[in-house]
Amino acid sequence: MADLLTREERQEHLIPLGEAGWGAVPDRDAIRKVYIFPNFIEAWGWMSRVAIWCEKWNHHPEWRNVYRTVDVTLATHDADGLTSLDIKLARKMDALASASTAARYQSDISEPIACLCEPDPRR
Ligand SMILES: C[C@H](O)[C@H](O)[C@H]1CNC2=NC(N)=NC(=O)C2=N1
Repeated sequence: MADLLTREERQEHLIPLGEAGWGAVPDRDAIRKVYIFPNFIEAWGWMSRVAIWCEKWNHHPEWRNVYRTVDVTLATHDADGLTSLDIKLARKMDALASASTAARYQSDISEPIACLCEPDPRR
């Protein structure tokens, strides 16, 4: 099972994802991004391409599709938090979105990702 990201790994990997539109999920050790595609078929096509990688890596998102938006949350359920698998999948999602469509993202949906980079007092 993958280990939770260390503080150093969070500083190194989460900050760049924050600059790409990922944010923190309130009260969870998880990241979130809301993609906006030109239309439903582009959104669905992107989800299909992502799904192939999810199966290959045995790591799956929590996502909701409404028309041309896909609201994505990533965390590793077995570890109850963020691991390297979530970083890898987030990067793949962004690569597939930028490569295939004029995807945009909503920027006002989450807390700043930096709040996931400090040790969690609850742990
Ligand atoms: C048995 C367990 O469900 C599998 O190993 C995989 C499936 N996909 C998964 N996806 C995510 N996000 N977290 C997991 O812990 C996870 N586990």
